[in-house]
Amino acid sequence: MSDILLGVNVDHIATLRQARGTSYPDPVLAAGVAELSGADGITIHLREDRRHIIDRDVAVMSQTVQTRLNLEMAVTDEMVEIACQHQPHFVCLVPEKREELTTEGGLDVVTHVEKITQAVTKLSEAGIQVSLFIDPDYDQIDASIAAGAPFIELHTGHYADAENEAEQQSELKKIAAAASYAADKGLKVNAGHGLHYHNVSPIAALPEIIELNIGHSIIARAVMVGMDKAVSEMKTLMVQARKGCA
Ligand SMILES: CC(=O)[C@@H](O)[C@H](O)COP(=O)(O)O
Ligand SMILES: NCC(=O)COP(=O)(O)O
Repeated sequence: MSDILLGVNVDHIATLRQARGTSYPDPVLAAGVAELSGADGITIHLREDRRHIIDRDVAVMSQTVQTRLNLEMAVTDEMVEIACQHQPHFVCLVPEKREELTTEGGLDVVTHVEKITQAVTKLSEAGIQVSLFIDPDYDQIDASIAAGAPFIELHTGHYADAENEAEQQSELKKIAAAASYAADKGLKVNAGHGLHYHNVSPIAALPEIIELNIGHSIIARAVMVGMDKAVSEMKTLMVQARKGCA
């Protein structure tokens, strides 16, 4: 069975920095510590409103990240140009609304397949591997294939936000079925959003999942125990789950 990879999202290091407009804490430094602590990749979300990650962070991390840099961004000409300029290893196209507190759902690839295909084509031609952040939905998976994306990232937010065990199990079954359906069709499958130390194991145990992108819960734990411990504990949980030890 293949290893499960951890992409650490350092957006909320930048949230703390932007709260006061200081130069610290620096997400660049946090990314380095995360990589030294077992992260297999670094994820940053350059939002249109720059509420946390800013253009400087993308420029610097495109030079300093030693594993793989995954740039999350909306499907806009501005963001496509920024990605082509800085050449991250991956781009993950995500839906974005200025008024949202955090990402609320997956990209509607079915409705916007032409626009998304254009972005996937331009990014791929620039040598960037593209992932589409989608809900665990067969139509969205088929549309992602039509758009030419080699990767998808299944949105685990509804699983994470489930109000009871029955709802969480239902959402887990949707994710498991979607991961299997997508992998059978040749897509590479990642997952993320809202995962934490008490809900990550069932997702990490899904054999088709290549990488989990996790941010908020790791940064929140890092505030208490340090970035190195927060990252290594999450990675250990994921590896144990994948091996069936959880
Ligand atoms: C797409 C996704 O689920 C996250 O990676 C995204 O970064 C969430 O947005 P915030 O980091 O602004 O909460
Ligand atoms: N794409 C998911 C991600 O990068 C991190 O999401 P979260 O763990 O901060 O909810």
